[in-house]
Amino acid sequence: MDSNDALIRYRPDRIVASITLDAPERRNALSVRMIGELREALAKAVADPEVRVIVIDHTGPVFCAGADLKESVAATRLEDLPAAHLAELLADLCEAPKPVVAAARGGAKGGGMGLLAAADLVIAEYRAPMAFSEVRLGVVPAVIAPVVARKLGPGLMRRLFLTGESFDAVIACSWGLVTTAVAPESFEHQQAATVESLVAGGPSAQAGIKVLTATPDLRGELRRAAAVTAEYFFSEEGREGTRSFLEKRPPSWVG
Ligand SMILES: CC(C)(COP(=O)([O-])OP(=O)([O-])OC[C@H]1O[C@@H](n2cnc3c(N)ncnc32)[C@H](O)[C@@H]1OP(=O)([O-])[O-])[C@@H](O)C(=O)NCCC(=O)NCCSC(=O)C[C@@](C)(O)CC(=O)[O-]
Repeated sequence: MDSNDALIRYRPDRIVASITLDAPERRNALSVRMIGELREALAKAVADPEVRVIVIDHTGPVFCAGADLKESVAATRLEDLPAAHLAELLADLCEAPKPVVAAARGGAKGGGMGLLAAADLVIAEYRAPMAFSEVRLGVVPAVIAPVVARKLGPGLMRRLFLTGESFDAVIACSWGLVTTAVAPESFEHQQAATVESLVAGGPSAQAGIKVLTATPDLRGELRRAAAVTAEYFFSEEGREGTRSFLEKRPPSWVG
């Protein structure tokens, strides 16, 4: 991490630690290595007694394009699948005893939506496009489902998961998935105001509130979900859907 080829940049600046997704050419797709670096940075921020708020932001036009599909299509074992590592990262984020803010100037898809859902607060540029696009790849969003369920009701979740339809941050805000949708010129101001409002609260109370509002056995649920997702990535349908994206062609579904 923080070496020249790092995929994540970690910048502790007294009370705020910024964790930046920094693989813009891959649209910040979550590879196993990138997820490892994210978990390492998060652990540092949690362990640093000065840090009160953790901000996850990004370089490039997209916040996060979800699981790395090149790695996903090549994987033959659960432990090589980015989604399995994402399960641990989402649990880490939800269990972190400090407030986590996601700052998305660009859009998110699939596992990237899981990162937004696992954050406590989300600031997004109002036009940022979002989608639970897994179904269009012939796979299921099992890993992100438990964290999305903390923000969306079952009917809406089922619709968005079944269709993979796109929506913008303003709509996501009306659903409670995004906390604040802002114009690009107001983004920095909004981010600073959000951090300020969090710092005004007591740190022990905030840690307590995160426990109070936690999903019981979330990590166990996420691990079981990773095994479900793996079945779909390893299936013919999942392989075809994933390959079709990488080969820039429509999928050819059978059955
Ligand atoms: C994000 C936009 C709209 C940007 O759209 P754009 O800005 O037009 O960029 P692009 O599509 O030209 O992509 C730029 C480069 O990034 C690559 N790229 C891009 N995304 C990925 C990816 N995920 N994995 C690997 N590579 C990726 C893409 O292949 C391309 O590589 P190049 O052709 O230059 O060599 C577009 O790239 C896109 O639609 N990407 C796919 C998004 C997607 O479907 N994500 C879902 C992944 S599956 C998942 O997350 C499963 C999970 C974890 O949720 C399961 C679970 O919950 O259980």
